[in-house]
Amino acid sequence: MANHKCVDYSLYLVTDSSLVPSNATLLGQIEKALLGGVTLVQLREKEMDTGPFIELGKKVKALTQKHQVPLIINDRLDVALAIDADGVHIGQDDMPLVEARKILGHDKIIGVSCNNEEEAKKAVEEGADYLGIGAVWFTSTKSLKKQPLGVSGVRRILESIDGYNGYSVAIGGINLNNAKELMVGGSTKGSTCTLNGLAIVSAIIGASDPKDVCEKFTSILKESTKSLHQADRNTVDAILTHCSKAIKNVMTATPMVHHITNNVVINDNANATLAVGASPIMSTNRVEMEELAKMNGAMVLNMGTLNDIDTMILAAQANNRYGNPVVLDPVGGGATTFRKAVVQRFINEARMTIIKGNGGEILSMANRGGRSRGVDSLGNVDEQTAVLAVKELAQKHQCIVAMTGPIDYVSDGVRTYAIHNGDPILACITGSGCMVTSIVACFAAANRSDYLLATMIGILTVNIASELAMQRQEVRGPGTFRSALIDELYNITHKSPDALLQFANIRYIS
Ligand SMILES: Cc1ncc(COP(=O)(O)OP(=O)(O)O)c(N)n1
Ligand SMILES: Cc1nc(C(=O)O)sc1CCOP(=O)(O)O
Repeated sequence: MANHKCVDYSLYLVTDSSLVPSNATLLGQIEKALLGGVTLVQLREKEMDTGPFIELGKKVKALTQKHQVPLIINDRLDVALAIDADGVHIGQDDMPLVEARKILGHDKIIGVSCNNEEEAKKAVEEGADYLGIGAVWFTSTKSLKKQPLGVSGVRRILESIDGYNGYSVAIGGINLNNAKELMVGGSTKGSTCTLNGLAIVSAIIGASDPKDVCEKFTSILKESTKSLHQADRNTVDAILTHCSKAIKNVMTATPMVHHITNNVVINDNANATLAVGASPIMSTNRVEMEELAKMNGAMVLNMGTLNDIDTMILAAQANNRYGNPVVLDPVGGGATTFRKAVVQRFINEARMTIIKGNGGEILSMANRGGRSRGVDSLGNVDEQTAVLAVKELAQKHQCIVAMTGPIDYVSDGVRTYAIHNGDPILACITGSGCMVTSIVACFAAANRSDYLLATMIGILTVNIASELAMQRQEVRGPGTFRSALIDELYNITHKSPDALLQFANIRYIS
């Protein structure tokens, strides 16, 4: 019998025999996963009759016992009792936790699925040993009744049960590309309640080499724990401390950043991307979207020139599948009814990691007004409105939202910052906002464990480059400034990353 206090929830395999590759067996996949470092197994068979389920359960139990790993049964208390499993996992539509506890007693583990704060609080009050929080992302393993939570949604649920002394795992759409982002971003340092592990179905059970995949997950989990201990992400100092490292990460990874951007800014965007050490590709041909997504570090979806909307969506979806951050720039998003509808399609049909727009665009998306003429924002936005807009939008779409303007506001729905850098001349060259989007994408590509941090550092880099460019003697107006800006992007990233630390003027709002 498992000692509940000692269960390691870090790499939690949830099975589904329908996903086992045709040349493998469920038991073989489980054994390989155990050899690769799985710390907990849940037998989840949605279609199996009771008799065969019990027979299978006995065989799986023999394996998990051999590897000294607890075995949980999904949904079926009768099967758990029959094979004396270590516990059950119950969903919101299954037997209530209180009833399950009466039957199983306190020596068995009971885990409960939670999709929102209310469900989590109730499960905690009723004595759940652990929570399965999900779905974090879209998954093809199960049809979801609600929109995925995203990393910030997981964090909000964890914050709502601060003080809980049980365990929490996240589930849904987790793979090797997004595991670190979730482990680091899903936990709040300072809160007593952090994510204890990842519950994974298809990425392990459907793998051709589950041992290798699990070893990789195990090393990601170790790295994530290290980063969590190193970073207190809620402080301005912490952001500044990460600037040099974030720049170095871009230079080392030289990530490919695929842009579908507008005709006006395409050349400047490509040059800016190169200047910070990333590699631009500006393809719009749908034939190669999938292949590019395999190689990409990030994707920019800039809707300034709307030629082939279906290809833009297809490209974003492909990048979603490969776990690449997708950065949406809703250029002119509020200007026409057509553009408003396109933004909605992007949001509904693909997952945006970061949304970066000007005041008019972000307010329009947040349904808080937002005036634009063409692609330009009109009128000043007061701080209270700006903060509410970025925060609400980030919560609604479980992503990072940045509103650029005289002061930039950035939020992940929980933490919101203001950035006071940037020379006003930025507004006098066309596409400076699009350039910010490109640079944010470069940082996001190479700094996947904290997209809020990546967004902040991307914006700071362009803003401080603009201030340094304006100090150059040869700069006499927007034309000379434009070239100097690219030079300073290069200088900051290649020669003096400490410039960010030296000149950053940022404020933590809440
Ligand atoms: C660890 C973990 N979390 C959530 C679930 C989902 O359980 P449930 O809501 O019962 O849905 P099904 O698994 O029955 O489809 C889980 N199984 N494990
Ligand atoms: C079984 C399950 N429960 C979910 C929830 O949201 O509660 S999501 C999910 C499927 C997870 O599969 P994969 O790792 O293949 O995405």
